[in-house]
Amino acid sequence: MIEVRGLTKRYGEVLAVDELSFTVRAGEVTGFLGPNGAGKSTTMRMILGLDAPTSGTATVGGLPARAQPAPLRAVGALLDAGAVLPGRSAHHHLLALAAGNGIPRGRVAAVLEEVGLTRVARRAAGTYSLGMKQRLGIAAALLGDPPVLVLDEPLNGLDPEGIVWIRGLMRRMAAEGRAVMVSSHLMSEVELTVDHLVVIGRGRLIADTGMAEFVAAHSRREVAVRSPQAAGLGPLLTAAGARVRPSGADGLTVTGIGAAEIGAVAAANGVELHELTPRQTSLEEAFMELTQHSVEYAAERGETR
Ligand SMILES: Nc1ncnc2c1ncn2[C@@H]1O[C@H](COP(=O)(O)OP(=O)(O)OP(=O)(O)O)[C@@H](O)[C@H]1O
Repeated sequence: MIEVRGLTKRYGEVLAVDELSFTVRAGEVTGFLGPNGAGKSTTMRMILGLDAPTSGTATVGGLPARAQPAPLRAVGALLDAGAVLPGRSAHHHLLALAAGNGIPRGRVAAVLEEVGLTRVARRAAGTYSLGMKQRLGIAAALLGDPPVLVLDEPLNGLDPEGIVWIRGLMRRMAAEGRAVMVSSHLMSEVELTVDHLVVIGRGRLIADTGMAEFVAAHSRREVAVRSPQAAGLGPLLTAAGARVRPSGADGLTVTGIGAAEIGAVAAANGVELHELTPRQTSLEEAFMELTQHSVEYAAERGETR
């Protein structure tokens, strides 16, 4: 379990992380979301003990990362998948990590197998594709068989197969009872994978919620309607209990009643329809609405520099 309490980081004028408090629970994948520059990496680095907080605390299993007697056994991390000596093979990279952390050599073969790199384990890591480097980074994170995993943007730059693989791995790790924290700046990357969401903007907590609750609160059903008589149809739908927004010259966006009901109202009034499309608003839109203010702030801040 990761516990973050009142965590704050200031870099000179920039308040990168501002009084953040949240918990990453065992047995769950927690998505850590925020627009670029929101403070995700800084928060993760403090959780991992790579940066010191200005104030507040971050603990893993009850202890700050720097106080862990065996850090790699307490928490596995993927920060920058490119950070491997290019001349060193995956096998030797992992062996060196294991030796430096008192981890049995046998774990090396086990994690290479887990991430599917066994066949190329003797090749220099500099020749690996981004997806293979990402797998090697994950292998290093898993080496100490830690109960907590912290993954910073693990899907960045991966092809669809790599994305599916990492999503499956995160689910598997949570099912084994581990606490998994994964950052992203895209809701669509994590919405199918995470159990819990922590959203930040400008270093501050914006939302801390179960994924199911977030979906229930933010996914709206709406129907796109097009008709040459849109102007006349609007009030008829409103009278039937719908909320109606105009959309272009001959379009309406309708919520509150379904496509069948809209069709019935149109037919009963002799209104010709050219389109009647039910659709679900995306969670990406909800996420963007939620973080809009912090993005605008970031843009303004950039302009005045
Ligand atoms: N070492 C540093 N020195 C000064 N400012 C920093 C440093 N590290 C981060 N910052 C600033 O802190 C803020 C948060 O950055 P951070 O990298 O944590 O955000 P992020 O959410 O991870 O963004 P991204 O999605 O772009 O990686 C930004 O304004 C950034 O410029």
